[in-house]
Amino acid sequence: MESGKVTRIVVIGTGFVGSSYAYALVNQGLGNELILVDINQKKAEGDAMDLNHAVPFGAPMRIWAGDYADCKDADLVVITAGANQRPGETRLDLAGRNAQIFRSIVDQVMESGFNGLFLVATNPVDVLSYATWKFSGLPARRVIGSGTILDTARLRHLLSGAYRVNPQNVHAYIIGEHGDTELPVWSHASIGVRPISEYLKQGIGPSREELDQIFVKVRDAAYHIIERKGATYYAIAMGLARLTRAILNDENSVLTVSTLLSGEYGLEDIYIGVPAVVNRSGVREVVDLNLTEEERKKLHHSAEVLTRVLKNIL
Ligand SMILES: NC(=O)C1=CN([C@@H]2O[C@H](COP(=O)(O)OP(=O)(O)OC[C@H]3O[C@@H](n4cnc5c(N)ncnc54)[C@H](O)[C@@H]3O)[C@@H](O)[C@H]2O)C=CC1
Ligand SMILES: CC(=O)C(=O)O
Repeated sequence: MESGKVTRIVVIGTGFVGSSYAYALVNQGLGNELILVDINQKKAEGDAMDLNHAVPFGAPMRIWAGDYADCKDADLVVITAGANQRPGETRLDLAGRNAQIFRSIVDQVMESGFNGLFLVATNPVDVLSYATWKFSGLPARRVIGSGTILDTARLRHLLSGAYRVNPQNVHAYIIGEHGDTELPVWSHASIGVRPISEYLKQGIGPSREELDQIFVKVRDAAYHIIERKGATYYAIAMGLARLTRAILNDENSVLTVSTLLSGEYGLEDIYIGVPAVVNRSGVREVVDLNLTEEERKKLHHSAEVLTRVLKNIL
């Protein structure tokens, strides 16, 4: 058998999100070694067995339930471990509990000799991406949070319905905290090649008020899903797989990830969701948009809220 380059992905936390992401990887043939780690070893073993039985239907992949030593040769360690929100809880309510879990996880990953990229999805994702960067000592470009990729997908889905256009042709972004203070960047939103501001001027498609209602649905989507089925996982799993593809294929794709700002948007020393170019080295650069005054104020408010939480937990 010919031996090619092995790409190893370790998923830490095989709950709803981690196992859905692992399934997305198998389905999309991303990576050729997939290792599942969970404090609940039996769950990781069960998932590995189940996923291995899916491999004959897809691309070859080696999958096993492993431990932190397996991170040594990993290209990507994806953290989806920790508490999720109970109905009525905000993502920020999880900060203290999940930061403690992250201290032990990131320490153990680094002790293995890991030298790849971290991808973080656990909430509050901006806070925990920052914590992972601090705990690991890795360059910030190699610690990426899923940021507002999911919120951006939710916005594209709803705008796709409102304008009756394929979501692939909806270019609109949510930035800021992945949470209650996030904001839509209407000033840079377009449907196909036409800015939304032109549609508004011409009275085509949703009114300003209807766009505001669409944003509220995006912002509150997780609450509505959690109230109905206890957790959200399929969409974030696809989002994480999308990010994985951008990294492994060295795509230089623009995605709204949580990354360290060092002066962009007038902000520093904060992980927050912004459009950034993602490739094999991680975050190549932040796209520093020229926001309106109102958008900038909202982004700064979001950053202030995150900074307050960070000060409490680190
Ligand atoms: N960034 C995003 O857009 C999204 C983030 N999330 C977040 O993802 C996280 C996971 O959510 P779910 O999968 O629904 O939760 P879950 O409870 O189903 O899974 C969490 C898993 O983490 C494991 N775990 C806990 N402590 C651990 C440790 N110290 N080491 C290893 N494994 C450990 C648990 O055994 C469990 O299997 C939550 O924080 C949730 O809020 C969920 C959806 C979207
Ligand atoms: C749970 C969560 O963060 C989400 O679905 O957006």
